[in-house]
Amino acid sequence: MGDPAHDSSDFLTDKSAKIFVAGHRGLVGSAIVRKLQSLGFSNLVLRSHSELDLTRQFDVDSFFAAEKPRFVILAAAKVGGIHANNTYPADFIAINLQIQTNVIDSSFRHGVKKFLFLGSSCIYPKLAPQPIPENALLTGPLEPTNEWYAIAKIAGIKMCQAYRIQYSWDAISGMPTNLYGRNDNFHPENSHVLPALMRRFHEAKVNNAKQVVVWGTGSPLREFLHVDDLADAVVFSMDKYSGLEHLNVGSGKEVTIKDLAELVKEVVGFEGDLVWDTSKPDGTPRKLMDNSKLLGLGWTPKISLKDGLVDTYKWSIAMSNKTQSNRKAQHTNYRTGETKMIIRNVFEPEVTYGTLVIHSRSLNPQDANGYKSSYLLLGATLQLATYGFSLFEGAQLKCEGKSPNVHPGYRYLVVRMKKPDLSCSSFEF
Ligand SMILES: NC(=O)C1=CN([C@@H]2O[C@H](COP(=O)(O)OP(=O)(O)OC[C@H]3O[C@@H](n4cnc5c(N)ncnc54)[C@H](OP(=O)(O)O)[C@@H]3O)[C@@H](O)[C@H]2O)C=CC1
Ligand SMILES: C[C@H]1O[C@H](OP(=O)(O)OP(=O)(O)OC[C@H]2O[C@@H](n3cnc4c(=O)[nH]c(N)nc43)[C@H](O)[C@@H]2O)[C@@H](O)[C@@H](O)C1=O
Repeated sequence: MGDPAHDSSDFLTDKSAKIFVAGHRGLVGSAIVRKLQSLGFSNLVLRSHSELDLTRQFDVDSFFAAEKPRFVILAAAKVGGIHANNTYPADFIAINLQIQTNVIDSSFRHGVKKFLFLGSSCIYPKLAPQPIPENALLTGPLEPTNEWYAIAKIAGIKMCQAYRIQYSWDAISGMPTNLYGRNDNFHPENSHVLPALMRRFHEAKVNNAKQVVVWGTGSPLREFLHVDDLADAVVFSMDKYSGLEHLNVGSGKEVTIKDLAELVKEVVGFEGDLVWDTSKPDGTPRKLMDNSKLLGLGWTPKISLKDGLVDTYKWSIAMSNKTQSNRKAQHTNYRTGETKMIIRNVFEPEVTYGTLVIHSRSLNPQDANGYKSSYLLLGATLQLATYGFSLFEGAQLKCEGKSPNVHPGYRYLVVRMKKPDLSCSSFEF
């Protein structure tokens, strides 16, 4: 297990090796799963947040004892843009420290052969030299809007290094630049700049609005990488890299937020004006990463920002259309007593937590409490998962008795959901 690290693992040779991709429903995790599946990997272990809460040490350790994966890629984390980082510092430091500590330690103790941790470019000092080399870590003060998240990510890198030094365990870390693509978070306030702007421009276009508000001054520079390129780099690193130092993963190209906003406006087809809300923070002035170490190993990014944005916008529109057709289907089914679904539209408003009411014939009051009910409701929960819902952390499904306002014989339960759409107050099947 040398350093500097041209060691090759057998990652790509055995396509039946068991791989746990943590966070497989997120932007990054879903892209990694797509990449692994396209390469023929057939033994992926996947657990949604509601199936396995990675902040719970006992549950995480029991999962590893039972599954014993050979490889682990950690793409589960509390993630958000500048506003979310600035507003929920406790969540960003505590949840990330908990998830990564549990997953790293259990992976090591249950014999995982190789482990990959994902950090972020925000680990570097606010005024780091540009492009930022890996060895700029811990050489200066962090950007205040995301220092809590950055401290957790730095701890993750250091934990991987410590386990490598003490136990010769093959844990590596990748530091991606700002990412975007399919399955991104389109929340109006808590998301990153790209999905936020794509949504805002789209809504403005649909509503014939004259202006769109963009945060900050427009002068900060950011480097963007399409998430499919990131997934490619993750698989490449699992195969080709085994070293103590983390690896920067970036496109090598930067753009001002002003030029980015103009590009998103063009891709979406909004024809009005931009208005800058300078009461919102700019964050780090510039964070272009030096990606020469990874490029030197033989990896290259392939997707241009324009192509990536066009694909992401097409995907989000397809998701919206799917929502519309499901809404029609839902009405027909409702009258026949079959399935009724309301699913989230990526461009509709969301709330962080909300209540979802599920009506069903198959609810059994005897098995009303706890997660047992979620197995009874397997069909429903799977469908919910498909459309991006997840159970509120620690939520107990409760059978509430006879459904008051739907069909005779139906029962309903009230579930607190994470990220439901505001319009999603009812789900029937
Ligand atoms: N997006 C970006 O621009 C960048 C991301 N990264 C890193 O990439 C990684 C993935 O980020 P990204 O895909 O964008 O984030 P997302 O928010 O899209 O996905 C995060 C995933 O983690 C899961 N998760 C969160 N909390 C828990 C928990 N307690 N237990 C189990 N699962 C949980 C989420 O599940 P659920 O949705 O059900 O809560 C979701 O599947 C992170 O480490 C992030 O730091 C690095 C640089 C930039
Ligand atoms: C990946 C990285 O992501 C976060 O850092 P960030 O790079 O600052 O990410 P951001 O995408 O939120 O903002 C980029 C820039 O864009 C501007 N901006 C304009 N208008 C909107 C807007 O509408 N939403 C957002 N979010 N930003 C906007 C915004 O003011 C800023 O100048 C970290 O907290 C941390 O999580 C991290 O590691």
